[in-house]
Amino acid sequence: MAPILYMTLLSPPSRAVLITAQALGIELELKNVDLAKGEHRRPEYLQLNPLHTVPTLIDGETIITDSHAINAYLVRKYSSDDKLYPRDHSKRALVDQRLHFDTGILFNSFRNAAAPLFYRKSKEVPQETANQVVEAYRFLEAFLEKNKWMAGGEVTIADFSLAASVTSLDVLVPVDSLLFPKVTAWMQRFQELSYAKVNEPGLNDLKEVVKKCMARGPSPSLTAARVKKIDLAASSFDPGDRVLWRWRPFHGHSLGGGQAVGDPY
Ligand SMILES: N[C@@H](CCC(=O)N[C@@H](CS)C(=O)NCC(=O)O)C(=O)O
Repeated sequence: MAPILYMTLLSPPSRAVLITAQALGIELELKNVDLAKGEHRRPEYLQLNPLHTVPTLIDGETIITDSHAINAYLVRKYSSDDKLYPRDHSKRALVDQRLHFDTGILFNSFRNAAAPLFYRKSKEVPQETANQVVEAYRFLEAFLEKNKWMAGGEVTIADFSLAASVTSLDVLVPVDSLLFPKVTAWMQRFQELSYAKVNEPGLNDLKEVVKKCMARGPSPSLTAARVKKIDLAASSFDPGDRVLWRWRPFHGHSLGGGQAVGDPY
């Protein structure tokens, strides 16, 4: 039976897993999780993943709730060689370092940059957040100083996670090719990999969503009426008001309906 992947196409970590599966030629059963409907907070999903994040992989008895861990597992279990996640201790340490960088800094900066547009009616990424993103690009440029790929001379799962994050971040804070020529060339190299095409539908959806957010009329993040609704003492902030857009349904399985909840990030 094919491993099951709970995911949504707009999500960079979900797309990183799709890239890995595609690179390995593994078939996955995809189940769409509609974050805007709160499907990730439904009891049946929380049983699988108490962190209420996508992606989640189920492979028989094994449940994995982080894209980086999923990718490492898929290579170890399903690949005939270790190229994408080397067994060599030093090489693996470098790949792991990049994966942790994605979790702690790069993908995190995507969350920070996307949240004001998606959930706070902002038309743009706040300058301070954009600066943090540019700082993250600077680190990536340094990673590529001596290497063609993010963790050495060969493509690894580190490239998949970082590329899923950077191509998404690029929609919000474009990568300046003059400031970051190595990152630009690496993105180009990544996009030329045949299996990387699986990143594109979700990325195109993201571009559409961001375009709509940036095009909307000025709207203060907290109107007077809105402020009145926040009862700080009771912490009764209604997150439903923050849902500004809907994740587009994926042509796959879905967990079904659910109540809208707020910022999925
Ligand atoms: N470190 C996690 C991050 C996953 C993550 O934060 N996914 C977002 C979507 S891109 C999510 O599920 N957000 C919903 C939530 O946090 O409630 C991974 O790599 O899988």
